[in-house]
Amino acid sequence: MIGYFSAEQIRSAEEATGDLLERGVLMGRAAHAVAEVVAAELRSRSGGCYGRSVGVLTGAGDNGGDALYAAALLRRRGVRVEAVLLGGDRTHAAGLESFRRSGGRVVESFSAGIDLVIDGIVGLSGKGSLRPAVAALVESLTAPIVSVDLPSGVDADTGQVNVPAVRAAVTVTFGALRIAHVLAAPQCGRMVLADIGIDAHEPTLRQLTDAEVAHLWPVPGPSDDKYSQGVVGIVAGSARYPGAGVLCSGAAVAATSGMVRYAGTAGPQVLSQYPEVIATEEPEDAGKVQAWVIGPGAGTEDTGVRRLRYVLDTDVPVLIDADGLTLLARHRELVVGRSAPTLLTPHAGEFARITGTELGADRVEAVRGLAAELGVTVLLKGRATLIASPDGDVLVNDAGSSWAATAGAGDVLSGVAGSLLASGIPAPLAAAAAARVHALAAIAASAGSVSKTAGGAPIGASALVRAVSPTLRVLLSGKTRDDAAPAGWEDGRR
Ligand SMILES: NC(=O)C1=CN([C@@H]2O[C@H](COP(=O)(O)OP(=O)(O)OC[C@H]3O[C@@H](n4cnc5c(N)ncnc54)[C@H](OP(=O)(O)O)[C@@H]3O)[C@@H](O)[C@H]2O)[C@@H](O)CC1
Ligand SMILES: [K+]
Repeated sequence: MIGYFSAEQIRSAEEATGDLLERGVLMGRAAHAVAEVVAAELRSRSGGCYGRSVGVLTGAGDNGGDALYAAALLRRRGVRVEAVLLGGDRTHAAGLESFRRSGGRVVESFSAGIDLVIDGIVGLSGKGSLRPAVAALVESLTAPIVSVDLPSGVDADTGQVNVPAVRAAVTVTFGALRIAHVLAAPQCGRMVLADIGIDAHEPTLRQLTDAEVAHLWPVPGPSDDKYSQGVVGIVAGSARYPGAGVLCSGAAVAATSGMVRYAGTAGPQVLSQYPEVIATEEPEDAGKVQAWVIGPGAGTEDTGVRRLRYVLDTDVPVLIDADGLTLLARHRELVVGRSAPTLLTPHAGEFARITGTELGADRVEAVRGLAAELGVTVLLKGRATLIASPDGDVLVNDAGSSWAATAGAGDVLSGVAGSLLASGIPAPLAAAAAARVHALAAIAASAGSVSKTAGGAPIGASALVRAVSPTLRVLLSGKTRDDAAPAGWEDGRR
């Protein structure tokens, strides 16, 4: 598990070190880490440190102190350093003294030809948009930026990017990752986590590692057959939108070795692509399933409500997506008090439809609130996908690319997650594992190869379905008996 912590949790962890904090040891360690990263960046970008020039932007807090101490350390390597003190006479006094003593210059604006900028404007205590003069300066920067702790202008706890915010090439943080590092990952650039001797526990957000996803992914054992691995029923697609049924069913076929049943009017189209699917028109006639997926392209007419009511009346896990969520927004009572898990997979618009209010800056609180209110698991789609359990636990997955922002990609996610639900994996873990594989498949499909990590060209959702199996092949090749299982999942298994 990778953990992400709130600003308050980080401060408590820092306070727990007592003496170290008082003596400025933590700040010294933080400054060393920043200086190391800046030196490495200068070497890789400009061929060395000596004679290169670095600009430092400081605010009125300790974030600026870190930056000034780091700049003083860089002077010892022959780096020319100059600082613009945006915090005026509230600039970190000891940091500034160290900076001046080292030979650093305080300037009104940076000289031409700066190789790199250190962003020490605000860190953990930054709130709201950058003040206008600071914002104008940030907008004018062209050199690569190394941010101290957080890119200034990004909220530590919500990841909200208050435009204009710093867009960092690298962000160096200390002790533990902050929530913003995953919710605003593109703004942070490459992340460096430096150990400064603090210990944070019980993160606010957790992300499954690839090894953990591999560990929980179902693979057939010697005594398994098509039924024992879970049968998923897909109620998706319609005469008007047959493609949603095809994509969702195809993804479910690719994700596990269990069986896929299809119920709806797009049966012929589904079967023409995936003859292994068993198709009927109505879920009542589909036969036994261990989980239902309902909604993608399924329509919002009365038949849709009847089908939704039917699947929610069963005692198996149900994933509701797309049109199913539109219907649910009108009939929220249908999910309350179910004996089996329910998983909702809205995007921001569908989320607003269900709650009746626009999604605000605090996505974590919003998704947690809806999960608790309805007693369901909620997966909120986005570049960083959030998954909240009814008990308040929140998992996250940073997609690492935006190639999956394409029509039909949501149908693919539903199919993958549904097949994991059918295999007996608890809803939050099924959702998180599906989101991870979906994201990796998007990168692989875009790059044209699972062995490449950087994306290449735009993709359609059909390419995403085709990439599921090759992605799993790579992911599962690293699967060993020793991979750590995510806490609690073994117990929850059917
Ligand atoms: N504690 C430790 O041991 C360690 C802490 N460490 C470091 O300390 C950092 C936290 O330091 P911090 O708490 O002093 O606050 P920080 O983030 O520098 O900014 C506060 C100032 O910014 C201002 N300001 C706020 N919003 C603004 C805006 N939008 N636009 C412009 N200005 C804005 C606000 O001004 P005010 O509102 O008061 O006018 C306030 O004065 C942390 O991120 C890490 O780098 C490391 O050394 C490791 C050890
Ligand atoms: K910063």
